[in-house]
Amino acid sequence: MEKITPVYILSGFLGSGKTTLLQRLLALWQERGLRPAVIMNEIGDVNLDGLLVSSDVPMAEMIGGCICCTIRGDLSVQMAELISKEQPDLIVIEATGAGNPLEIFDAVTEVSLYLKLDIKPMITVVDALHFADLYASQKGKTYRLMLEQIRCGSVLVLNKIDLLKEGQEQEIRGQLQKLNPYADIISTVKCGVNLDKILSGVKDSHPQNDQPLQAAKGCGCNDGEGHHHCSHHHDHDHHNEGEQRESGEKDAHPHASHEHVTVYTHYFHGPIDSNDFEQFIAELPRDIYRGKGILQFSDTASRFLFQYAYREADYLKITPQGEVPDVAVFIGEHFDKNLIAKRLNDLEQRE
Ligand SMILES: Nc1nc2c(ncn2[C@@H]2O[C@H](COP(=O)(O)OP(=O)(O)OP(=O)(O)O)[C@@H](O)[C@H]2O)c(=O)[nH]1
Repeated sequence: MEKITPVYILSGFLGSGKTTLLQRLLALWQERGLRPAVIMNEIGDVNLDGLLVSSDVPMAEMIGGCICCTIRGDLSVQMAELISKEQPDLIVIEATGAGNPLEIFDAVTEVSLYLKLDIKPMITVVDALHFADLYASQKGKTYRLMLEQIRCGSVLVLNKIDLLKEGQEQEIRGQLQKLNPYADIISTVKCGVNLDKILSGVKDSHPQNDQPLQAAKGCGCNDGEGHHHCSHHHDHDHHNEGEQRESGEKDAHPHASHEHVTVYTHYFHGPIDSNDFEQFIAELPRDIYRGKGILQFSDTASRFLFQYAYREADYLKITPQGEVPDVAVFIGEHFDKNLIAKRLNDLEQRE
């Protein structure tokens, strides 16, 4: 009988800790003798998170768009290829932080019409500090997207609690529980938790595992079975009315596009000074949520993977396999790309 492949979907806002969780889950599955495979979706033009995944894990990279809208049509091709070539025991999809979770469910359920998949309920990683700030203001597209991700999660990994003030964690847990009373909430630092706690929260979505899922109508919400408790609220100015699915199929339910999300990719011509770069990062406009890149500094010997997520920067020495350019990607809402380009060009010229 054709094998049924379990599919785990990791959702969560930009920089919340999805790749950190992915690395831990992969290590656990491998330790248990399983062969996981990964589909990594990046809204930017380069996949730097892929460098953090061990080279013995089969991986399909879907870059330059989101599987919930612009490159949705490629998902079935990538999944079919992974399954036939690699025969993994399970697949994990790391969604882009800008992805609308309902649409991601919908995209994956659509694939399950062609392939035998057991789609597990969603794991949503929540950046504790970012959530606390957005919850206080309760407005903006980012807040609404984060709410959707929270409502669609069967397990909420409340990550980065090390950045909270005393007492704040309990308050946030209460807010999350109100927003999604069905989910298990697990507080973590760097997603460091007994992973079985997370996986046991991802209860089986389908009692009859030998049946492929039927694609949900309209959105990926599967409320009929009581498993995916996403809200049906849709942010209509976030939708591009009349937009066509990549598969070419005209859809009564228009799909989300991320036109409010701006991505800027900068390729460096040479090394830059590390202090100047840190200064540049410290002065990044607030509407940039996420930055990552590979850099060669003029005052250090090795190359660094830099990560910037919600006002926190991180640098990790790295020796990438194969040819990887010096590059930085910035993701945010309507920020001035020219300004970022100019500042980075100025840094390069100083060298
Ligand atoms: N302080 C703190 N930093 C964390 C924690 N977890 C992850 N980080 C850092 O946050 C940054 C982003 O983490 P990732 O795991 O790459 O986040 P992501 O959700 O995969 O990011 P995107 O794929 O770009 O959306 C990295 O620099 C991590 O080291 C945490 O619990 N506390």
